[in-house]
Amino acid sequence: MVVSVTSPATPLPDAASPAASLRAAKRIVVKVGSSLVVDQKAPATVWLAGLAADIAALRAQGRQVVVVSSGAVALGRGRLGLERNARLDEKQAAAAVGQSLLMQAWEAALASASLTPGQVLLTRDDTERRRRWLNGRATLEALLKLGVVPVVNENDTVATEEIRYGDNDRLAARTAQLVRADLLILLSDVDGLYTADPRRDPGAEHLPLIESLGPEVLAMAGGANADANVGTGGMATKLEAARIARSAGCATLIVSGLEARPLSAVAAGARATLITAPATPLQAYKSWIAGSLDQAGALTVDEGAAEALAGGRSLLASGVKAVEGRFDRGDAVRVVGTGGTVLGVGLAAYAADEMEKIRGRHSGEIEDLVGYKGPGVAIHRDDLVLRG
Ligand SMILES: Nc1ncnc2c1ncn2[C@@H]1O[C@H](COP(=O)(O)OP(=O)(O)O)[C@@H](O)[C@H]1O
Ligand SMILES: N[C@@H](CCC(=O)OP(=O)(O)O)C(=O)O
Repeated sequence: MVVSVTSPATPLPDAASPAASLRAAKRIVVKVGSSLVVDQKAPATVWLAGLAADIAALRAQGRQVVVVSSGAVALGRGRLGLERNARLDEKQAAAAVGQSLLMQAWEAALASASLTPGQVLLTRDDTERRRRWLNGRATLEALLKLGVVPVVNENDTVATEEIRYGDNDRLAARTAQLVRADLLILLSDVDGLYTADPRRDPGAEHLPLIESLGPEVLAMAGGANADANVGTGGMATKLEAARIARSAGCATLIVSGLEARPLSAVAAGARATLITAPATPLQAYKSWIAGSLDQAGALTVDEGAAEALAGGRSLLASGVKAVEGRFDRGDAVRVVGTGGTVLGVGLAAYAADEMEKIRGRHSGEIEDLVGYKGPGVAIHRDDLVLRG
């Protein structure tokens, strides 16, 4: 059964099945919940090693993988002997203890597949404030370039958003948005979305393909989740995660994590639910930049730079003639031609005071002028949207 409720998207024909979407993906975020990572208060080492082998297989095919892993609270609670219904601050303390146990488990699992993990702790602010967002993105890009498998969790010491609800699904979606992943895989204890909660309704039908997330689809999970235990995410948070990912041009796969090699199983045709995205991550990102209403300043560029931009290049500091306004790294700024015409909007790679220092100068001089080795361009071409 295919659900396509409002304005059907047109997925690439090759991306219309779970296995094909996995084959087509270049950058994948895999979210693993506590119930899979932790078994009887200890890390599920054998299962983690199986998943690590799957990740290694994807990477051998040239795909990049970011893991979002829960389990810190559950592991820490086990070590500290805390009850399941511990106070919020006690859960945060448990996360502080459990996070290092969690990373030890990932270190061992990934090492068995000759891979190296890198711990990344994020909060919602980190993915919403542009400057922190740019910093987070740069770190994750650097980790991926270095061949590391980033293992992301919420920074539970300073944020409680996910542990309050006991779910990392939205964090996984925001991570997918941050790294511009084209596929978000949510490993669950169920092999996808059904027309109703299959635990309660034996007649519930499995949905392999969702092409739009209208209220009819959300209601399938919402209703079932309403009478589920308070504090569990259920399918509602998975669909909320899929909505966030979708708006960032990232498709979502809801997959059973109960298999020993869950990603190999999907590649081999195991049942799962694919929620398609109507655009690519770069298209979605660019329309988000184009929609930035709060442009904090402007860069006036010379004619050579205007031509280079029209040819799809990044804006070099040497082509910037004037800097206007007060903006930070990552803020949206207007790009203006010598005649005063607005050529487009982009995210500044340097703050206004740095931009003032580097304007008109060669790229090789930038590091000395600002005092650190930064992006080296005024606006990167991926962060730039031209008008017209
Ligand atoms: N429409 C639905 N289709 C599938 N599962 C559903 C649906 N509605 C509620 N659920 C419940 O959601 C559960 C999965 O959510 P959750 O327990 O949060 O998973 P995880 O621990 O994998 O994050 C399923 O086991 C199922 O009982
Ligand atoms: N940051 C928390 C995640 C909260 C949580 O339990 O998430 P999940 O297992 O995805 O429902 C942890 O590591 O325990």
